[in-house]
Amino acid sequence: MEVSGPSSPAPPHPPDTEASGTATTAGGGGRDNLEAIRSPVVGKMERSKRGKACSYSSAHEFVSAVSPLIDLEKEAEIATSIGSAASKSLELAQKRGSVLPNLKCSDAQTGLMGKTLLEFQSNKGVVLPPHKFGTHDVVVLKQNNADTSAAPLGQGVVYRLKDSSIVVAFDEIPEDGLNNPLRLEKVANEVTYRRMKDALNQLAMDVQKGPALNLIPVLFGEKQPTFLKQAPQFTPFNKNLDDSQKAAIKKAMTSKEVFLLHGPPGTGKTTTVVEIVLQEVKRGSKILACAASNIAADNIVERLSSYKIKVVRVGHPARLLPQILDTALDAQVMRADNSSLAADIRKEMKELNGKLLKTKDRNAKREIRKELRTLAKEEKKRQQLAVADVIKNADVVLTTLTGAFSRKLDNCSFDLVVIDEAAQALEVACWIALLKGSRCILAGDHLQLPPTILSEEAEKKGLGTTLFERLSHLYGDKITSMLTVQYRMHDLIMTWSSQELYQNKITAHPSVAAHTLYDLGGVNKSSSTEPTLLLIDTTGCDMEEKKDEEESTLNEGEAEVCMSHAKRLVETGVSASDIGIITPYNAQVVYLKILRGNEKKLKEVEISTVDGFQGREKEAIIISMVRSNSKREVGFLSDHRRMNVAVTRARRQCCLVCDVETVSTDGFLKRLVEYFEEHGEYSSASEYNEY
Ligand SMILES: Nc1ncnc2c1ncn2[C@@H]1O[C@H](COP(=O)(O)OP(=O)(O)OP(=O)(O)O)[C@@H](O)[C@H]1O
Repeated sequence: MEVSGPSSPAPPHPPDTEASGTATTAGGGGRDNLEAIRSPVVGKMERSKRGKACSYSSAHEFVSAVSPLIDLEKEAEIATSIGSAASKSLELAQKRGSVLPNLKCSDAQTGLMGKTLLEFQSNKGVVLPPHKFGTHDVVVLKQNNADTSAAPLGQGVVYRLKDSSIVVAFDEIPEDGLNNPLRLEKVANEVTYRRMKDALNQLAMDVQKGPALNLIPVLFGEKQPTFLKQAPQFTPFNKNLDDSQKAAIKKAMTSKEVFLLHGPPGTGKTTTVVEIVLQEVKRGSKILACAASNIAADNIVERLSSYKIKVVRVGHPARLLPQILDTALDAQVMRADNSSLAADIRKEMKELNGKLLKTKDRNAKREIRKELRTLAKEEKKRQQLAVADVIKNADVVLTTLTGAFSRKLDNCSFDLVVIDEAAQALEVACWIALLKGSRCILAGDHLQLPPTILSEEAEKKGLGTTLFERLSHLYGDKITSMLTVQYRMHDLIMTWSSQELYQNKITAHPSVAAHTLYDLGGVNKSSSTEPTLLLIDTTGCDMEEKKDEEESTLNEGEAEVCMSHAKRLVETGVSASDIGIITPYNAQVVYLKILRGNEKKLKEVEISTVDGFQGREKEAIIISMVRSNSKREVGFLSDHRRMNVAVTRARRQCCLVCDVETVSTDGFLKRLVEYFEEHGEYSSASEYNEY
């Protein structure tokens, strides 16, 4: 297979977390979204110990331990959706944000390979009421006055979200009722759970057969991983790769069953994954490449698109980025020969149906029906052949982990399964893909945030332990390579994370090691833009935390200080879209967004939970830590991974806003604050009271 293309890495992917533009919270719903966007109300357990705690000695032991935990998790998700007994009252569901009431259908279009895109706006005002809908959520459409048990007019997938409108992609256009007031309800995505259960059943049966026959015992420690005696030589497509990336690629290509690519923040994990895929295609491997989220799968598709390899993206078109739709399975199937034959057959069937309506003669009717049945069978066969041809001819099939369970991939096997974001995916979700291959490469960082688990009980019993973490404890360096050069952060921002979590092994690439905010075009050097690290202490400033209705914590005074610093940055020339304000608490996100609404200049400042910002970066990051109380409680701030993600989102400046006295009761946070004090600028929040 010949692979060719440019040698420099593609630019990173455009953000999608904030693209939803929801009026209130940062996260979307549904397991699919949860894999990428977490709610911070979970994760109380000391996660770094989980990998050790959860070891399984066989596939059977894993299946019997995890199967009931999937049920618990499903129940927990259903409990948060409209269909549950707990939220039968519409009023409560609205309060929780899982219903958007009183909408009008403002636009209807066809697109996305035959889907109908309906746009809804509020009948009551220009902005949608507060809600927790996210792009890719599964929703149902109902008459506004229908009761909760009423049958929906249709079911679809959220395609686009703005403050003022929501666009939903439906397979079939609802026949009538669109002129009346309507409401949308978010529903639990039960399909995902069914797919995970199916994967477990298959894993239990597959021990004796299937493409993963030799892989399974290695992943459960029953057989040792093996390697090629001689490392293959390769010429990189990407001429900029650093030594740690090249070493990782070599080790990956030497592995015969499993390899872990450990990519700390900004170290080019996806860049390395893309090079591994290209080298493996060149070697003749057929690859299934998956990620926990749609956006990460699309990111790989985009980066592969400039090389001459055959890529097909399997997934619902409403969940794919517009720029990669051309690689979508549905789009490629539509262009296939068998598809045009199927279309001819459908045309013929339409004509026959017309004849059937007009014919009175019973014998003639019988004949037409017989012919229609034959044609229907042929049409289905042609469609299936078209799908099978596209998949058979592809070098790389890309999908999300749960998407790997698509019927369209039934009976397909692959030489290699690559899973990006593996440390953010449930192990059981990984198995959906792994069962289709004989070898696997997992890329991730178990020192950043793991997948969200809604059920506390399932979390305690180990559902959140990722395969990446488990294998990392099982085999360690034997199967792992860590990337050690980072391309995002100023050296001072990186060093805290490297010391605390990566045994001081990370170095900053010279292109970023000393970069500052005032190096950016149009930015002036000032007391706001000069420091790389900035600690704003709210101690003694009368900025106590409080709880909102949903028991999430917020700190209004601290939020004002954050906005005030953002404003100073913008006034010194920093572009608002280069600034991110992140916080562990949902209620603080909501409050910060309200404040942003009052400041035109700050409209483009991105505000999100830390969890929702994983995988993203900004030139300047402001972290609002929120906790400030006389009991000195820090809650889940002390999760090392959450603070690791928070700090390492910043490229040129990281500003920590907190009550130093409260957070210093935790040893880890105390060291963080001391690091900022020692290497950065310290100011009191009282200096920011102009807001
Ligand atoms: N060898 C390299 N030389 C120059 N730039 C690089 C190199 N490797 C990666 N980069 C750049 O570093 C940035 C991060 O790369 P990439 O998106 O692959 O990292 P990642 O580890 O997947 O990121 P994240 O921390 O979000 O998981 C990108 O802008 C990429 O172009």
